[in-house]
Amino acid sequence: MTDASSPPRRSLRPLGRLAPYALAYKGRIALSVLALLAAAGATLVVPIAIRRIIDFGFSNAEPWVVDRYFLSMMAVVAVLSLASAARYYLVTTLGERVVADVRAAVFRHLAELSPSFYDRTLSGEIVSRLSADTTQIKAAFGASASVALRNLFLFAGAATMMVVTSPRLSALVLIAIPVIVLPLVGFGRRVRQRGRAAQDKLAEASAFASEAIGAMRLVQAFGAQSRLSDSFGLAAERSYEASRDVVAVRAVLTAVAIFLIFASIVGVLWYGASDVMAGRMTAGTLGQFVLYAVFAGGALGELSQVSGEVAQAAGAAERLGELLATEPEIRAPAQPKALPQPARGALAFDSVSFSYPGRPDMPVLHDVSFSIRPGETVALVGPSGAGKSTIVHLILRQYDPAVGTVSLDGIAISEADPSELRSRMAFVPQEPVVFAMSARENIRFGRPDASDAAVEAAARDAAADGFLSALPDGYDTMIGERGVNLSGGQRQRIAIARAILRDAPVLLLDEATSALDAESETLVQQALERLMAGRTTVVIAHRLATVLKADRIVVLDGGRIVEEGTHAELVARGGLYARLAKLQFEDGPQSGVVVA
Ligand SMILES: Nc1ncnc2c1ncn2[C@@H]1O[C@H](COP(=O)(O)OP(=O)(O)OP(=O)(O)O)[C@@H](O)[C@H]1O
Repeated sequence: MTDASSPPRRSLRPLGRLAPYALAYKGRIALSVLALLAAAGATLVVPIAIRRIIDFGFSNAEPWVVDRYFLSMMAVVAVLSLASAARYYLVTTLGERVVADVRAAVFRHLAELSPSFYDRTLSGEIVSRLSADTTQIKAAFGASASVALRNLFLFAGAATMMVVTSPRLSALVLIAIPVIVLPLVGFGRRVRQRGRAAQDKLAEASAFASEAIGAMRLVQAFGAQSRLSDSFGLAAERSYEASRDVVAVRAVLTAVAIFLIFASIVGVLWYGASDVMAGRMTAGTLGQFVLYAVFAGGALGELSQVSGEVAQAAGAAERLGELLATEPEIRAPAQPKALPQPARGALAFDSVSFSYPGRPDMPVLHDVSFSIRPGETVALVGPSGAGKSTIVHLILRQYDPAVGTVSLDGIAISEADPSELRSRMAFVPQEPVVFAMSARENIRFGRPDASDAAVEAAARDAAADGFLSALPDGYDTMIGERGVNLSGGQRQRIAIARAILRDAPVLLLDEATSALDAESETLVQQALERLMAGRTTVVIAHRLATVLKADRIVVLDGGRIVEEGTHAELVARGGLYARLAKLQFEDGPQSGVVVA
């Protein structure tokens, strides 16, 4: 996302970016235009009928003539009402349709963006873009477009009819038009700029709120509610001020437009009245002309108001356009190399150096080389910040290293299709993520096409079957934020079941640091052992049991590999690992728990 302080562009072009979404519904657009034409046509007939009633109706002795005029007016009004309803329905639903499509497209795009994008963007801000900005666009594509088109047609029709009715009076009006239009253009530009500023402030406030809501337990634990509420109040206030500025400019715009338009009409009426008195024009014709002038003026007035809304939507579309234009940094190559079949699970790092895109000046890995044989279990050990998690990120190709290659089964992962690569990996994070879905769906996340029986078998292997079956609706119980809260150990077993179900040849495991009670610990440990069996496993190890069972331990310090070997070899060497082991694992092999 670009810097919020970048100068807002002064155009409606960002809305053009969304045109393809609307053009997907050409049939509906055509119907809307038909309804619009019918409604505008019916409106434009009314003044003619009124002139006829004034000029002939009242002077005619036959009452049936008057009846006929009024009856035909009734018919016109009926057409007007039906066509207006059709226009409203068609255009508004078009707006809703377009926005639903835009939201889906933006989310689809967001899901493809690389982790580095999420490193530098607040999630709440993205959510605001997805909801508030798209709502603004809905207004522009729906209601505003409907009003704008109706008034555009009405204006064109009424202006034409003005000329037909009285070219002389129309010439007079023509002089007034630049006086009306020029100030409106200037105001429109200001509304557009402030509209974007208001959306930015709103996104800031939303970002703040979503972060705070996500961490409310912590906030309350620190007794920081009122401090946080004050900060949010301030963010909301800034958002209000920005919106108020927009509305103020639009209010002035409305006043200026209405005054200019109707003052011109009154002036023309004045002039026309003298024509009627001098007998140069009938009263009916003046009446008809004035009605057309009121229609044209009213239409212009509404157009100026709508132009404000459209300008605001352009600001919103601009931000969404930026999101859509953000390219994922990790992409599949044009011609991806196929990974060998069947998968073996051989991993290798070859002289890999890396720094995170957000902090390019701080190298995190230096010239790291190691290889892991198929089926081997390698434990990564090292002090905090040594680069253990970074190695896992690079294996998953969440980032690309600046120098060196990471390869799977002999193919550089940057040359493979990332989705094929990741289908060969299962990842169990340190803090297991549980989605607000049923327990069954949570496990099936690992392999969407798995049968219910396979999900339950995975849960049994992960020692999760017991507590899941005991939930009110068993596997169909909602868990996570919207349902039953699970304990840390239960969440871990869900994450393990997910990985078991995925059945991938490479397992990436970030061991939980939080100590579980002895029973949970044993269950989780046994589940992990079943999961690791027969797979290439890279584990960020925090437990003695894990390092003891690992085929090899790779010790990292400051982004370099400093030692490699088994627990016994490394303890005998008396280096960094021996020191770490003494500190971290000193509870002795029998405890099997603890650390970090
Ligand atoms: N997304 C990121 N953007 C920028 N820097 C990062 C990012 N993630 C990690 N780092 C930095 O990279 C270094 C290595 O971090 P890493 O998470 O790999 O360490 P670790 O060995 O896993 O540590 P721990 O055991 O504490 O989890 C740290 O200095 C950290 O500040």
